[in-house]
Amino acid sequence: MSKKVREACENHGYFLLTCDEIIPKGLNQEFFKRMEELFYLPEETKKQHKSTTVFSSYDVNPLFQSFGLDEVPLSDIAQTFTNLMWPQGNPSFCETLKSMSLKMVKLSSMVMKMIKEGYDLPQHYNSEIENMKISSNSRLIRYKVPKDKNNSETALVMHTDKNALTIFCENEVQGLQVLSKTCKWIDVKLPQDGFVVIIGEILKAWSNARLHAVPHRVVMSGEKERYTLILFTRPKEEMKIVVPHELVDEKTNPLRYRPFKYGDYFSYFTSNPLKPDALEAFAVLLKLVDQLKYSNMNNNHLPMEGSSNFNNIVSEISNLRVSSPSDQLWDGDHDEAEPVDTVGPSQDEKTSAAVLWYTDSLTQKATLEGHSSLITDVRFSPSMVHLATSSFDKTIRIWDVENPVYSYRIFTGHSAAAMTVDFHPKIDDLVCSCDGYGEIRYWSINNGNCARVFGGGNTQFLLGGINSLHERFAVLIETRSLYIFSGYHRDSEGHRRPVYCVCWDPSGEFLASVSEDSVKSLELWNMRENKTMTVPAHDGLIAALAVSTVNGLVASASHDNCAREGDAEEGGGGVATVVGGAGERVGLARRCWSKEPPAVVLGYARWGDAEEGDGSVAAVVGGAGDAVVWWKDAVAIRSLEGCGCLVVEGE
Ligand SMILES: O=C(O)CCC(=O)C(=O)O
Ligand SMILES: [Fe+2]
Repeated sequence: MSKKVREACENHGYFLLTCDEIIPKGLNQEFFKRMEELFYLPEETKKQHKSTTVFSSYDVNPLFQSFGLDEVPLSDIAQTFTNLMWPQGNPSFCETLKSMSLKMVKLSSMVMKMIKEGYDLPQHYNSEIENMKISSNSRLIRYKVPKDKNNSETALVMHTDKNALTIFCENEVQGLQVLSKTCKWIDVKLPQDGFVVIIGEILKAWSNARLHAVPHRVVMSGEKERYTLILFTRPKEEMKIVVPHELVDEKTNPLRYRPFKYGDYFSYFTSNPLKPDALEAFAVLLKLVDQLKYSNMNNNHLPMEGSSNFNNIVSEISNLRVSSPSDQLWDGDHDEAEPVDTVGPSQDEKTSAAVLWYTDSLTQKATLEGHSSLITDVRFSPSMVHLATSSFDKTIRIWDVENPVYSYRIFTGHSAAAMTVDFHPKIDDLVCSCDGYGEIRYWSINNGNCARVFGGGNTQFLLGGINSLHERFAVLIETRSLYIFSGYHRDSEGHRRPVYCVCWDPSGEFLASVSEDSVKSLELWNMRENKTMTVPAHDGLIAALAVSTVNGLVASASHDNCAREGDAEEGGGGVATVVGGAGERVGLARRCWSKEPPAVVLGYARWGDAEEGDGSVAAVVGGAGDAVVWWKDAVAIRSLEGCGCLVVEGE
């Protein structure tokens, strides 16, 4: 049986379960009757259930409402909650909620043990397995009937669960869909009195990605409301998730997740909406941190003080103030530019800054301060008059290159971290940006507003091999005007990997991309013929790409410490230039091209075009915010310390 559970969790990431011994027949449906009573209470009563902790309040969405409750099985929360909802009392609600939760905890214990047994792991892992599910969050959800009864409606968008193991049941109305490894949506039909068990990202990480955290969503159709009771089991925040060495194999399954604290991952995904692949992005950060530690041992100039605390290290890497969602500066409801930001950050407030440099003297011209979190991208406008920055703080800021003391436009409206920004290649007024949910916004600088919104739930099928189903990260392309999107590669087994970097050739006909598993090769898409080819280029993981507007060459930077240039027109065949030494680190992409030479591309590992157009200058921002500038055949001429993001301007 344990082997079967393991197989199901590895191959599908979920399975169905009935267990009359633990949950007697009829108890689920009994509970859903009580749950209906709860949701039919007046809104003002339900709204009283609020909390400062995430996932622990009454939430109202257009297509569903939900209650989040922490630690129901272990505490008197069920009683306190019942008293709040029904001051006159409702013992049967309270009892069924508590007993259902306890039984679901029991079921998840059983499943976790079976998973451990399925891997034949020694006894001493028992307590670790137990600790991974020691805490819980219960969610009670009511999904509305779709407006148009003849059409189905996605009520809960695709996601993976961020906890260890999820277990839930539904009333008789079906709605759950899981994404198979072959990229098909499958309707999950729960048996009566049955449960569905879903692998969360913590178990995926613990198992070194042997267990599959299956993407899933809820699609509503028909004329009946759907109710679900969900138990998310998870570790305590301080628990360290360490892959058992038995599950690591240097050849077939090398270590993918370095040890991390669950609490660090929890704050990462709640403050950084790189969903649905937060875990993979987090794993990259963990690697980066390790590399920094390693470099620090060998190299004194990195600004590290031997800290082993993850948050400290991340702060140092990205030069950012770690802030909770509530103390950030934007108002996510606005679609408009805010008034000019005349008040700079206070002295003790360490913000993320972009630095404007003179390339000849490598002295700083100005520091662009204002974002309250990590800057993800920076660009010059085509006429070089403006700069745009995007940030994890969800805003886009526009700066005047001549007078960049403060940003004169702050665009708010993204509901997730703004990942990248770009100007229209011909129109200075038009800026577009893309956020962690794949939503693209166009902004007019003159009008100070958001001109158009795309994506964030839309699906567009483009470029053959790229998926049509991945709703939030579908590739969205506006030919000729927009070079921004986030996407996924699909490997031969149909997995998807987040794309680190894409770049276009200046004609807009070729697009090169590298993803998390672009080891040695990059993908080149021929837009006109809708064809893709894999171009071998490196000996290691490719970290970044950039295109030169001057000569049309695409440059790639890799962990093999080389940057190379290939000719897009010829299918990337010939490597024109090889620059050594760059590209040791990978991180969040940051890039900036100035229109005229000297053009510079930035990132943790990026290579750029050329002073005087001869293809010989690259600048690389180190993981700790240092920039190393490579000049003429990779001679490092200067290290620029302490910049969170860097912009080089031609003089
Ligand atoms: O209600 C459901 O069927 C699924 C809910 C879910 O996936 C979640 O809340 O994470
Ligand atoms: Fe879920």
